[in-house]
Amino acid sequence: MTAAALTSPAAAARVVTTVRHDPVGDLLDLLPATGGLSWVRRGEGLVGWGEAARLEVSGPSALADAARWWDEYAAGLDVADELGVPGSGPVLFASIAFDPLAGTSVFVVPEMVVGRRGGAGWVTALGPAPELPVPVAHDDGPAPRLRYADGALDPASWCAAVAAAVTRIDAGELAKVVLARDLLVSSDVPLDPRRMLRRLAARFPGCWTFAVDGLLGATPELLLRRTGRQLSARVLAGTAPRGAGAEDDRLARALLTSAKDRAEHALAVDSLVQALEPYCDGLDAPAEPQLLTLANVRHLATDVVGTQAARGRAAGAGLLDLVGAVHPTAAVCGTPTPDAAGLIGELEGMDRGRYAGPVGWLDAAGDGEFGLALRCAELVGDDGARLFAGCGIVAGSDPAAELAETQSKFAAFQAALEG
Ligand SMILES: C=C(O[C@H]1C=CC=C(C(=O)O)[C@@H]1O)C(=O)O
Repeated sequence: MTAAALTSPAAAARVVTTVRHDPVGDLLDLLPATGGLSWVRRGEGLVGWGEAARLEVSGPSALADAARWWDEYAAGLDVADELGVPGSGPVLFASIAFDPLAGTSVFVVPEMVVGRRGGAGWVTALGPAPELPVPVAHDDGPAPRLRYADGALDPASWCAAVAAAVTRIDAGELAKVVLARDLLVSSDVPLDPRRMLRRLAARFPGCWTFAVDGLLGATPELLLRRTGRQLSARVLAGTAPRGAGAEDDRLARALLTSAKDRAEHALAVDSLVQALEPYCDGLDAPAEPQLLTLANVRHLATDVVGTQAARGRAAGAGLLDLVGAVHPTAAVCGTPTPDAAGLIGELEGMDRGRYAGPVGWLDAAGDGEFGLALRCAELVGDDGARLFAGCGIVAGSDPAAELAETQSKFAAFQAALEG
């Protein structure tokens, strides 16, 4: 059953105006203390705040319902947009549950959006004459004192779950499953989302720093971008820790030549390609993965590009349809998908919520970007958070090494929390 709760603005507020603003300054510095929305990479992207409209939805038709709701909402707007680029005009921010059937996905139309693309800045707001907001002065103050606690499974139980998954893989039940764990944190002072976002963006400039309805993170993985008929994705799977000096180079070479990591990676690429191909006139996935180097870990990465079909039913698919078709890839679920999803439910012992779900934005023209909500935390009240990290498990996976990988991945958000 689909449960939808939505709010819409009064009809009188339905004028939306985008005006050019150069320079717009640092996007993250514009965010208010709470309720900020973000999709920023290398200083470009979108930030927003205020809620002109909101949809919360779950069930088998959650994404179709959200697409229809956005189309109808956007069609009712009177838009003046002097830029006409992806992300200008009205925008919808979205954070979709890992399992959209069972979990709640959240869609927010902000009252105010500031964007930058190719160096050009703009402001979009409800009403006729948006003004560039004044950057919020920030004084980070002392680092919060944090206490960590195990989430659903303690480390030993999680390692036992990984070992059980390897046994099932060895028995031929499935080829890959992604198992995640959560870590709970509480702070002696209220956590400041803006501080965390600024720190994530500074440490992970090549990642997409996102915030939607209390889910914050910096993800290196682009599930799907749509610009006109051009589609692109960055698939990640296969991870190695960073080391110092020559050891770092050795770890990088070992990752690139690891049969286990390459097999894990290939399953993730195949899952995206197989799901996207029916919607494309052409799709290109290089045979060889690249290395993506982040401050805390290194990944095998493949950039996939395609052109959406110009004719037939596939031509009419919107970005949310495409996101629904490709999610969950084997980067966050496994292969075959139904078996992996079943095993996740059996072994993980937790509700993923919106972790590992699609997160991003779309505009009224149907362009947009969705990442996978990784390296992230869900804020709990004003002084708590739930951090998430997961690993692809394949034949030959070692539970202790996978546990260490989750620790390296947690470190991304921990560095943003700590002083
Ligand atoms: C599921 C996560 O990472 C995925 C993305 C990149 C590399 C992965 C890996 O090597 O296991 C995972 O598939 C996570 O960070 O929580």
